Amino acid sequence: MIIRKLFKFENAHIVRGCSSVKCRSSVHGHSYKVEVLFESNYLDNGQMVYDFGLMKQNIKDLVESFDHAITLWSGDNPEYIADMKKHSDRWVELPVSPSAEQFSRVIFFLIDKLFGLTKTKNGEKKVQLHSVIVHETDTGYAQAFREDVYNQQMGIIELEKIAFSDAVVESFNDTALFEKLKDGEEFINPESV
Ligand SMILES: Nc1nc2c(c(=O)[nH]1)N=C([C@H](O)[C@H](O)COP(=O)(O)OP(=O)(O)OP(=O)(O)O)CN2
Repeated sequence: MIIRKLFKFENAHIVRGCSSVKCRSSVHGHSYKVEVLFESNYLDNGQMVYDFGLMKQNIKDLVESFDHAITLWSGDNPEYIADMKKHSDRWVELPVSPSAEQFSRVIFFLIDKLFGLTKTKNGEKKVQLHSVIVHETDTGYAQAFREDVYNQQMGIIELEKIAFSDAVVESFNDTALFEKLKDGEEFINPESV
């Protein structure tokens, strides 16, 4: 069975090298919708694959790190990157360009790392992240599956190569969230949410 939780964020970007002129040459924004899909053949003590309420903590914070932020590609022009960081408190820097495709890969990667370190407490069994869908507009979306995320041909994603601005980190409920993720610390689910 597959379950799905929807998140939303507003984000600005520029996508170098794409065919769409407006997209590659002007900073612009989208109201993103992100679908996070989990799967399991088992149900927990509440007869759920995974309680939606549990997704409204660290998973939500990671997805919403992009909210009201500009997303920068570390391969972009260094002057552009420096200027954007100077004029925007909230930014995220990625090792890949912020296309819908790469957003879906990066968000899958972050949630997958977190989930791999999470100890569940309510009888959840064999729950796996199935895919992440990123809707950039009402008409266009990208869906990343596990094989896309760990596919080096699409660009290597590593936690050490992702950077969140101080303002983003300060907006996490647990301001140490990303550091803990990088250190491989265990996350224990609360008994109640
Ligand atoms: N495969 C992808 N194609 C495009 C992406 C992308 O991330 N992946 N991104 C863009 C631009 O960011 C652009 O702003 C969105 O393009 P488009 O879908 O053409 O947007 P419109 O609102 O103009 O689309 P309508 O179909 O007219 O609603 C471009 N391509």
